[in-house]
Amino acid sequence: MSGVNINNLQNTFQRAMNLSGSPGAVSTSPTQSFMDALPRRMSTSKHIKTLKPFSTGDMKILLLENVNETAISIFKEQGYQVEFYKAALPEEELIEKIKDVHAIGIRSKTKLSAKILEHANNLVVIGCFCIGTNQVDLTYATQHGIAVFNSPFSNSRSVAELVIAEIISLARQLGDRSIELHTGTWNKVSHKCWEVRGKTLGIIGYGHIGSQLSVLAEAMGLHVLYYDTVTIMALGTAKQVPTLDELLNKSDFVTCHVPATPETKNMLSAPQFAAMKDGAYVINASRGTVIDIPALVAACKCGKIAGAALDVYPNEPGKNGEGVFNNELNSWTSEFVSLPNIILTPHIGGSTEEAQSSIGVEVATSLTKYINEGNSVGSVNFPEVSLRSLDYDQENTVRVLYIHHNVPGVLKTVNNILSNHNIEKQFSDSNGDIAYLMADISSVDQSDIKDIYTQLNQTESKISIRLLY
Ligand SMILES: NC(=O)C1=CN([C@@H]2O[C@H](COP(=O)(O)OP(=O)(O)OC[C@H]3O[C@@H](n4cnc5c(N)ncnc54)[C@H](O)[C@@H]3O)[C@@H](O)[C@H]2O)C=CC1
Ligand SMILES: O=C(O)C(=O)COP(=O)(O)O
Repeated sequence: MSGVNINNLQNTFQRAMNLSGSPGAVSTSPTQSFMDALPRRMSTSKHIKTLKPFSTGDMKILLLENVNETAISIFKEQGYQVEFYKAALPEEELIEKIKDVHAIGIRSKTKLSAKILEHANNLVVIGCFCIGTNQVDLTYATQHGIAVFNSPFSNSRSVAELVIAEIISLARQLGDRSIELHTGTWNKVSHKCWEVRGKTLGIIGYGHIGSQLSVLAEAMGLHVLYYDTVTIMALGTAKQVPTLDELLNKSDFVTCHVPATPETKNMLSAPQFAAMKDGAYVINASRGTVIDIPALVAACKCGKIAGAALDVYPNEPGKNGEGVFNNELNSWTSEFVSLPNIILTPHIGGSTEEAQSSIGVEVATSLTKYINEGNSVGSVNFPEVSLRSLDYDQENTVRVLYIHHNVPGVLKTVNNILSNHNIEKQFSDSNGDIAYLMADISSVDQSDIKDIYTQLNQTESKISIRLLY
């Protein structure tokens, strides 16, 4: 065995930008046989030698929730088979559709629970064309060797700008004035309408969105306080406060920018509303679970809270249209909409042309690089592993992608299997219970490939294997 090079972390972050390299792919879930996993058609790509029988044309991608056209064109350029839907699919239909796809692209509505994912026989990768990944059972995906990617900040600016609009709209009761005039009532008032200059904005969660909002808010003359579970450098003259209560006591506007987690569920409920200043405003463009909406309704009804803007809800519909917002599931709706100064938007925080097109490019690029090269840099659940692009023009070279349980002795076992060939380069990294090994081997005959696969498939620690060539 020669040329073994287990790279360290630093020198693996080079990301080959050439997306046109189109390797064939063999993939299996742990229950599939090698032959089951073989795509059937001969390759037509100029990047694949005729002895290489697989084609990117065999890759099937299911795109839901109106994923941006930039993504569709990247996938089509690769020759993948793309099935596209504007809305989320009902559970039964999703279970049917997910059975034979290799990749799926979703946004915030599609729940990829274990119940759904257990039907995904060929799934290699999930693309969340959004920031949040709470809709995916990440534990199940990881344990089954399915990589998950998202777009960590392509829509942050759009959300921050929406919140700025809401701060002013609430302070000036814009929603109510507009509705009144739409229905023929002229109501010119200044009572309890305020400038935002000099007021205090309390940001819960000072991540990508919260910190971007902080900068915009300060530019309008707001003072910014923020609360976060980790210590984060303040931008501008914003100040981190040590407790949520302190933020609530001191803020005129309170806005939530935390992920949906067990800890953030009902983070703002009756005691937190009680702790706020009289006449404060509440904004939530994070996730519907973060605010206890019935408690918010009660706080608005008694005048403690002077107005609220919600973009997200515990039960959101999977498609657009009249009557799809299920009032039975959202029992608070009728009471809430009759209150003054309540702005309700249909989860549009990240819905701008700019955000959607850049998310489309970013996530589609990540998926393509993972499918074609095994590059997992940026994955939310996988160790980040990459090697420089495989030279598909070089005869008899195979890239081995081996996802396995993170237990001792795996490298030795795998390298024993690969040792009859020349290991050109190799990289391995782990993340909790799983690890990912990538190796380029040369001097591999077509007849060796099945043998390598069979041997790797018999290793105890294997979760899933792909051979690219
Ligand atoms: N309305 C919309 O269309 C959109 C909504 N979102 C939601 O906004 C959320 C935040 O997005 P980013 O700012 O990009 O996330 P991020 O991960 O950059 O920041 C989240 C911040 O919340 C903090 N945090 C987590 N748990 C906390 C807790 N219990 N208490 C206090 N702080 C806590 C984290 O330390 C982190 O600093 C996303 O998870 C997503 O659910 C994101 C994009 C669009
Ligand atoms: O990016 C996020 O997490 C969002 O909430 C945006 O979701 P969407 O893509 O609009 O379904």
